[in-house]
Amino acid sequence: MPHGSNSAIDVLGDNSQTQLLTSSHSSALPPSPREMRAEPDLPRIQRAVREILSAIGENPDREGLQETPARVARMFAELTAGLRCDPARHLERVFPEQYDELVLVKDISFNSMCEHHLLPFMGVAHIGYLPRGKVVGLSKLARIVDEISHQPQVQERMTQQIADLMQSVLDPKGVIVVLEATHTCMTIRGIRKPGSLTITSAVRGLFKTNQASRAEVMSLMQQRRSV
Ligand SMILES: Nc1nc2c(ncn2[C@@H]2O[C@H](COP(=O)(O)OP(=O)(O)OP(=O)(O)O)[C@@H](O)[C@H]2O)c(=O)[nH]1
Ligand SMILES: [Zn+2]
Repeated sequence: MPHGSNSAIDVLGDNSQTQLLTSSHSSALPPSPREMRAEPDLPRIQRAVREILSAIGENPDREGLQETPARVARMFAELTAGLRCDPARHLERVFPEQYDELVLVKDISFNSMCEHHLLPFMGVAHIGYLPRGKVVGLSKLARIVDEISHQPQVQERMTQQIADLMQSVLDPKGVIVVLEATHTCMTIRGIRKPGSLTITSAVRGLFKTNQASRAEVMSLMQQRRSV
């Protein structure tokens, strides 16, 4: 997977609330969005959850907890469903259009799971692209965000995966993806900083070289909605 030199920026210009991320992760390659996975092993998850309940000193057989392992197994299957999909399929149906100006879909809500703690992080995605002779249905941008978010993730990788998928399948002149998210592993545990906001961006194609176009899109992304 191409890991371009994306920059992460404080789009809102509010450093007091923004954790600035400055480089992409350097760990082993992440799962490709196109890679398909086997169905989750629900009984195995149930056994593991039962084990955790016992390990924290709970009684997994008490009435309130009896169905918990099965519920948690179903929950993990749902929250990791993106591992078993190919989001590229959503970008295959295109409409030929001689529109080569900006398309920007803002405030696409998402929830994901931080791969370090398996806790949720949630926020909004903004996706802007410059079409090259064809456009894609607007809802498809939200569909790819949903699938890419529904797997153990880090925000930086998620941002890049959305941008790389758009660039490789749709072949637009340029793509910008910005994610704004709250990480519950930073708000409800550990350092406990409610209100902190993490912003990441990935820029591809023309937006990489054309600073004026990039600045224009970033400014549109920051504008509060009027409808
Ligand atoms: N870069 C990045 N870090 C993340 C993301 N989600 C969670 N983290 C961080 O992952 C780090 C894991 O750090 P570790 O020191 O291994 O784990 P830890 O002891 O639980 O860390 P603390 O959260 O500081 O208590 C933490 O700093 C989290 O804030 C993400 O999407 N991107
Ligand atoms: Zn975490």
